[in-house]
Amino acid sequence: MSEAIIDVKDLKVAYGKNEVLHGVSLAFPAGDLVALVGPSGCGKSTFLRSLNRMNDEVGNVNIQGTIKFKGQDIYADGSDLVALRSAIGMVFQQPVPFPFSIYDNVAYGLRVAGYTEREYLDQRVEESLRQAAIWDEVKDDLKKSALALSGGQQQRVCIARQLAVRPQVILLDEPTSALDPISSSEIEETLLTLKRDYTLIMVTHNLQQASRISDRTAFFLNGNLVEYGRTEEMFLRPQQEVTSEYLNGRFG
Ligand SMILES: Nc1ncnc2c1ncn2[C@@H]1O[C@H](COP(=O)(O)OP(=O)(O)OP(=O)(O)O)[C@@H](O)[C@H]1O
Repeated sequence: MSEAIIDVKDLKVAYGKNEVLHGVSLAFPAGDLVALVGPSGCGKSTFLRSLNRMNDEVGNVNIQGTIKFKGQDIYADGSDLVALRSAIGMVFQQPVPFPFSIYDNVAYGLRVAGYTEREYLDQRVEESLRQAAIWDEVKDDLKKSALALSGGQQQRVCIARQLAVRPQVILLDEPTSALDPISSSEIEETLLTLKRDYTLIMVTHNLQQASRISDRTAFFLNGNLVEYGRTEEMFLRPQQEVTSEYLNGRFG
């Protein structure tokens, strides 16, 4: 395995007294697309949100264990949350563009970071929309409201908005489950292109999607990591009986 860009050790997360992750250890190699799968409620989203400290926004959450991003403990005192969330971006299930133009959506994070020079913004907006595979569809209409786009296009604009701030890791929480099959397959194509340059970690309920596009798969059950390995290997020869049952659709 190439060096881990994110290394999680013995992660326990509780909401109040309800512990929902019971000590998960998982290392993510740089440049891989890793799928997190498992039945509803097993803790996949909680795990994903811990990786860029989105759970901090939830009241009453208790997090133990360590998460290192490029060797640094992200929960250490004095850790810079804004920098962390630029380096580890998040794309959600429902595309959530801001009620602005396509251009302003993608430029948003850059402006927040203090960039104002028009030429520079133009260049980064174009680069990000190209990487998100939507430039050709929107290049003549960048002033159009992002809300007027189709669901799949909105999701690609949301991906471009993340890319504009040059993250190293992108977390995706069921990024295609709210989309029609054509838009979903466009997003899958986009993700396959992006994994050349980024580390992608994706929660998905769609096992075919996991087997089509991920390099590694992690199977969660009841707050524990049951099995983690190369996707091909895991789908062909799961080590645990319960993994085999899940992957074959016998529960979940
Ligand atoms: N903000 C919260 N406050 C309290 N409990 C929560 C919160 N978020 C999640 N939980 C609980 O934590 C457990 C794990 O939820 P989580 O959303 O992480 O699972 P999941 O595997 O992503 O589920 P799904 O596939 O349905 O999205 C569930 O029992 C859920 O009810």
